Formats: sequence, structure tokens, C-alpha cells
Amino acid sequence: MDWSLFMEEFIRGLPKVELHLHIEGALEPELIFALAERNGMTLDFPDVAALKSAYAFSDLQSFLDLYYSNMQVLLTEEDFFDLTLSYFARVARDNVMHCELFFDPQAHLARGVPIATQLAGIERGCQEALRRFGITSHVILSFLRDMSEESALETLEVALAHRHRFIGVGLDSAERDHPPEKFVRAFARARQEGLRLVAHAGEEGPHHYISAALDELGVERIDHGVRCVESPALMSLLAERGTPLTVCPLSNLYLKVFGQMSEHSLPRMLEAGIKVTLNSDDPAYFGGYMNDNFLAVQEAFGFGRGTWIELSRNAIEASFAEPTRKREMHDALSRYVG
Ligand SMILES: Nc1ncnc2[nH]cnc12
Ligand SMILES: [Zn+2]
Repeated sequence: MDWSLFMEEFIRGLPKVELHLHIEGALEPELIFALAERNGMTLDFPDVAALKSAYAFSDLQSFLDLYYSNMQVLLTEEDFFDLTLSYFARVARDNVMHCELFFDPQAHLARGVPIATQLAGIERGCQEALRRFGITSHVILSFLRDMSEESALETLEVALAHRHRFIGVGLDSAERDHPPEKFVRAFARARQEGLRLVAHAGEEGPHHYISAALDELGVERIDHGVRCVESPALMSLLAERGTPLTVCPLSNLYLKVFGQMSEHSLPRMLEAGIKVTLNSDDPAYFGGYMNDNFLAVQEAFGFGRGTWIELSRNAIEASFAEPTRKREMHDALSRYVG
């Protein structure tokens, strides 16, 4: 068989772990219309095709505007359940074994949807995914960095009534001019509660936001982090500490962080020995799910089996999965690669 076809089959079948997925970013246009109809809402777009034609982004903010607008159809526990299960049903086909998904509680609280409703629907979707597909998961509560730290702290206090339903906190939304330092108290409070800590940094924002997320917030993983290549000292530090980066290649392309996939910093980060993982971010908006991301990378860089095995191991190790689940995933990977 042709080498590139062989590699494509190999990559499609790899057991996968997704560590950077906004569940609201898995809201497909068809589901937006179905939920709007169920909830008696009228959308700004006449049909799916018209909505899809608006999916052309110039930067992070232009995407976020549509993303927050579309998620207004999420009102009931059932809506969050349907969204969550639709994501898992889709990635079961990509051989995803484990996922750690973000949700943006402040965006839903703003239109009166209680955190209890959001979490109940997401949790039920996760449980059903385990039952139907054997996919394990954890939920990460993400603070919106373009809102105040007071709002993040209030949201966390409300969410702590459901402490057992999420494993950690993250930081997302518009990065420019919203440095990690703004959230020192919110992350300290989360740490006090034994929550795991991650943050988006160095996506659109400067590389020193990555250092600040590590030093000021004490995060364990950096989401994106692709601009670390602008600082050789930071790259060495990330490699030395073994800090995982959850990189989202198609997202970076769609939000114009890189002009073309061939310009992506992924090979430079791997070369530097950084623990990179590959993920989809907002798959309904950025041209696809896990396998689409993996194959777009392969088309640009033509990696060999060794690099794919390294990326897969990194994701298992960087996950917050229980040790026994990590062992199962390592075993599945070992059986697959032979
Ligand atoms: N790529 C991204 N960056 C920051 N915030 C987000 N929220 C959803 N997707 C995001
Ligand atoms: Zn993200």
C-alpha cells in the first residue's frame, strides 16, 4: 500500500485522548436549528446554509462573537445532554477513549441558565457516553477572561455546590489584554478546593502569558501555547518541566494564528522536546473533529509512526484520568501499534 494511505489508516485507528474541547464548540449548525425550534426561538439566520456561510473568521474575537450568539439556544438540561452526547457519538468514530471537556458557565448564567442545569445535562451526556461507547471523561469549568475576576470567583462559589461534578478550572475567551495575572485569586481558590488547573495562553496572546499562567496561576497544562516558539528560554522551560500543551491545529488555522498548516509551530515544539498533544478545540466551527485535526497535520508534515505514538502517549500522560484508566489506554495504544 502507498505510504501516505497506510499512515492515514494508522492515524484514523489510533486510540485517542482529547484534552481541549469546548462542549459549546461542538454545537453543530443542524443542532442549533433543532434546539431553537424545540425552545421556540427564532435565529438571525433563515437556515443552516445561511448560518454556515457566516463561519469565516478573521481572528479569535470574530469567532467568539458567533460562538456566544449560537450557544443561546442551550436552555434546558436536555439541551446540554443532547449536545454532549452528540459530541461523544461523533468522536467514538475517531477512536477517542477519553475526553476532558470545557464548559463556559458564565455565558449560560448570563441568560439565566443555572449551573446545576448545565452540569446535570453535561454529566448525563458523559455517563451515557461511557455506557454506549466506553468513553471516559472529565469536566473542566472555564472562566471567561474578558469578564472580571469577581465574576469568576462568584461563579466558582456557586459551582462548588457541585464540586464532585467537575475536575478542574480553566481560562478561555478573548485573550488579548486579559493576562493570566487577572485571575490569581480565582485560581488560588480553585487550588484550595483541590481542583486541577489549566489555562489558555499563547494562542493569540504573547508568549509571556504562558509564563504568567505557569508562575502566577500554577497551571498544570497550557491550552494552545503555540506562541512559545517566540521565546527559546520558555521552550526550554516547558520541555524541562514536561508541561503539556493542548494544541489545536485546525483552530489555529481557522483563527489565523498561522497562515497555513505548514507554518504551524508544532514541529518546532516537538523538536524542542515539549509534551505536545493534539485536540480539536471547537470542532463544529473549525473544520472537524479529532481525526480531521490529525490528518490535517499529517498532510502538512508527513510524520512517521514514532511521532504519532509520542503524541498519543503525551495525551494519555497529560490527562487527569485515573491511574487505572491511564494504564488501560497505554495498553490499548501498545496493542494497536504492535
Ligand atoms: N480557541 C478558543 N480560545 C479562547 N477561548 C475559546 N472559547 C472557545 N474556543 C476558544
Ligand atoms: Zn480552546
